[in-house]
Amino acid sequence: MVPTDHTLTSPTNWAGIASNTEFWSQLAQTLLPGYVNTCRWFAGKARQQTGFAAKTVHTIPLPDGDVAYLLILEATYADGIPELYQLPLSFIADSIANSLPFQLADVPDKGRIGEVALDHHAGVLIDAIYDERFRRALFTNIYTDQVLPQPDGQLTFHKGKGLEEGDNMLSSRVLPVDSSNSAMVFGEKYFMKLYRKLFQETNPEVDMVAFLTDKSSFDHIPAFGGSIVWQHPDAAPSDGADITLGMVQRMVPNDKDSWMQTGDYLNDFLYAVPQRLFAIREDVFEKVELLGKRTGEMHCALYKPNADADFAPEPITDEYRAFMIKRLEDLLERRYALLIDNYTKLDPQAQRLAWVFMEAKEMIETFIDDFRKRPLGSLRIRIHGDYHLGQVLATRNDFVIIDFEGEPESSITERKIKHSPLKDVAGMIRSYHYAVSAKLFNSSETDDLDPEHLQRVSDRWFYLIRDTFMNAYQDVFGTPHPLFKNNNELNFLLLIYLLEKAVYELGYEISYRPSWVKIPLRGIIDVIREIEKILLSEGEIEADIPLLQTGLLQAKNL
Ligand SMILES: Nc1ncnc2c1ncn2[C@@H]1O[C@H](COP(=O)(O)OP(=O)(O)O)[C@@H](O)[C@H]1O
Ligand SMILES: O=P(O)(O)O[C@H]1O[C@H](CO)[C@@H](O[C@H]2O[C@H](CO)[C@@H](O)[C@H](O)[C@H]2O)[C@H](O)[C@H]1O
Repeated sequence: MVPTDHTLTSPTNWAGIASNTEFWSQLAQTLLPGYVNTCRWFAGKARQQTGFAAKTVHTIPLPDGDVAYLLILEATYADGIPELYQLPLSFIADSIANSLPFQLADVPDKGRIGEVALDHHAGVLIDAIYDERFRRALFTNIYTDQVLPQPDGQLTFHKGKGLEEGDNMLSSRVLPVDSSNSAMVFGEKYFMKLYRKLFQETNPEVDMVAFLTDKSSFDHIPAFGGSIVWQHPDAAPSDGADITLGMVQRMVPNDKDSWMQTGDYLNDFLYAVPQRLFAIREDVFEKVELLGKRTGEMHCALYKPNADADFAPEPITDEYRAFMIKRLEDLLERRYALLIDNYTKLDPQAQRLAWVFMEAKEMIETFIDDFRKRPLGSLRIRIHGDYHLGQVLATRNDFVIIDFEGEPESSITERKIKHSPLKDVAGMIRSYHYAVSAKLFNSSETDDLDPEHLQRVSDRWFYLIRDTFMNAYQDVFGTPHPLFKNNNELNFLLLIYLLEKAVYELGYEISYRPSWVKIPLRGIIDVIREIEKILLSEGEIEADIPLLQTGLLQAKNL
């Protein structure tokens, strides 16, 4: 089998190709590297790749007798551990293209992998999510609790409580969102997520959604409809042998997510700014309060003193402090290096903000060091982990929280670590800061306004909204509560997580949206100002530690 420029060929037909290792090896070396690097879900684009290999191939029979395959693809890198990705494949031979229940022409370019000729049949290899037969097969297998034995273990399809009787023949479509995973919709009633990057364990999202559905009455998440799991033959149960490949939830009818909804509210605010009006409608506060309340309720539902070890609350131990300090130090080191490498690409304003951040290095270190020794009696629980406005769907009068998978950069072990729920709170507070900053600083309506004035207006909106969210959140718990020992601890922990999040975001923006770098930089500086206040009030700053150059900030219109 010799691949030509455009076509990968094999004498084996599609139905028998699963065991043709040479075909998979050729595919992984020829068509896939180029294709995978165009996919939004592939997280290795910025790393130095050393190759791809077909790790295993699972067979999924299709309703018409044809088959699709779930290819488990390994990506290796010059540095760091390899990653596993899931790539579902369908072969559409030219001869069958007209008899399919979908139009090949409707498969978008991002779903077309390349031309293949198998057993003298020419055709195209596509990502099987665009093949209606494959979507139906997945859904039916879940609906009927199928187990499909495979040469490398078995695929177990599990039907969850959220699937209703009589819903086994629903039409389906691919949801046109470009994100880290793939989403499909069935009968506009169920949402199926196919995970792309795989972990050698149950995906934290399935853990979290199953816990909230089964062990709590919190119903502001979509009900759990089932999962697809690859069970390895050779791993001991303690190795976490189950690899989650997909999950079904109830589809939430929604107009938009809360990021878009907040953006709409901010439009009214933005249009008033040039007229020197400070205008926030009452219903904006009501929405923010409601989100604070739902967030508090989610954390109450996750706080179960009698839960088993995976979910039981834990104290802030020395081990946890060491983990967080290392994470913060690593993040800071990597971000300072990124800023230095990219400094000349930043615009002058971003460069000045970057300087302020760099000059505050010592103060930040003093603050982090405080985390090592400060007595802390608050508890930690499993949390959402990547909580921001884009993770909250806005229904007509309420909110539904989605995407419990954790931060894309973190390892699976890190994603399951228990934190103070204030880490989620910090995520949402940062998100409000993002929303107002993006709106005010990236809109033509404010082009002629004095940046200093704009910053003051933006800060005012942010502080009001932040406090509204926080008050509603804290009201859910009442005080004292084991999750928050007292207000001092709450403020301290919140600042730690705000710092962590803003520093994380700085890296995210440099890599993905360089023109937004100023937003997390402003966020970091905002946090540094708060840190400075705490350190000053506690006499922690000594004369030789430079204070934040707030004068510099004023003078340079940041
Ligand atoms: N249960 C659901 N009902 C309706 N839409 C959903 C549901 N879950 C997710 N979505 C939509 O799909 C998008 C991607 O989902 P998300 O869980 O954030 O995936 P990813 O893990 O790829 O980031 C969301 O932004 C939202 O628009
Ligand atoms: O893809 P995910 O949703 O898991 O999260 C990643 O992408 C987010 C951007 O889509 C990023 O969020 C940052 O930008 C948001 C606005 O687009 C803002 O609301 C968030 O506060 C901000 O963190 C997120 O950090 C990243 O992990």
